[in-house]
Amino acid sequence: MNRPVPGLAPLRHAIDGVDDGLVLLLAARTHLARLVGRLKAGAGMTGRDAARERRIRQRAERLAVRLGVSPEAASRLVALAIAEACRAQGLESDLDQGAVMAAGMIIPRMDIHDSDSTLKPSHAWLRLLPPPKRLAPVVRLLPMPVQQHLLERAMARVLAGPIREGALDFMAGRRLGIEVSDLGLRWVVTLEGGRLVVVNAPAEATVRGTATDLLLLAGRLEDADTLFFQRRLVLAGDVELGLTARNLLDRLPWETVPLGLRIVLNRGARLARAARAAYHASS
Ligand SMILES: C=C(O[C@@H]1C=C(C(=O)O)C=C[C@H]1O)C(=O)O
Repeated sequence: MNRPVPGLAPLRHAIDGVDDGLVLLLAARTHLARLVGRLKAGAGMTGRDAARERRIRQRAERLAVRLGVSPEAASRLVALAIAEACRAQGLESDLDQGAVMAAGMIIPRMDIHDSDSTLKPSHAWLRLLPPPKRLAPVVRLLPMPVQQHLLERAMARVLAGPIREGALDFMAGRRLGIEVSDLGLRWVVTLEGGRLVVVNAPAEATVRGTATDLLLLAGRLEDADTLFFQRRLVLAGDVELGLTARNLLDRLPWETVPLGLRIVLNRGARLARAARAAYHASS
């Protein structure tokens, strides 16, 4: 038998009270959402409002940072509340992967990619493509200066518009790490003289993801919000810098990327996604 720990019972009682409060607040929020649902239906508005939902999650994240709790936890918490609000309004709520994961029903990675129709029998040959982690030793053979040059050129192309508009000014003198987990590659970038350059210094914050997920992001087949939410992209280090970078990724003006490059990225990302699905299906 455990001996009673002095002070434990009243603290646990207080936690029970907070939990009751959470459920009460959920009920109040759901009630308000139902009222909003009626107003929207009366005005002929249908469906979910992704932009509003994103703003709600970002607000919760900012508040969490100020309060010293995990912004991810806060984001998941409001995503759950939103999913419940949508269910109460008779809107689709099962698309909300983040909320479903937060509820503990982790969706196997395959389901996410299976819904993609790119994996047809005619694509069975894709199985023969090696997964990125098998390519890692080959990619690492590229000397660092060559890797740096390629990355700097790619960033200059993709981000030319946002850099011109000053959207990356927050990166001046800040060091952001980019880590391709399955390739074992890692770079630290900063903004210097209006250009993103790779530097040899420790990162203040790092964005980490697999080669395929980063390509899906760059090719616009997945949005940053979804990838972060499903923890396929992960932030580490300085939270404010990381969140600013994440919000930028979310709002990248894709239309400023040259059309040819957009097509290449899009095709490459589709191929990588189909190859991953084929690889998973065969293993
Ligand atoms: C309640 C609304 O409907 C949905 C639910 C939301 C919520 O729970 O906060 C936000 C946006 C909509 O997808 C709304 O439009 O405000």
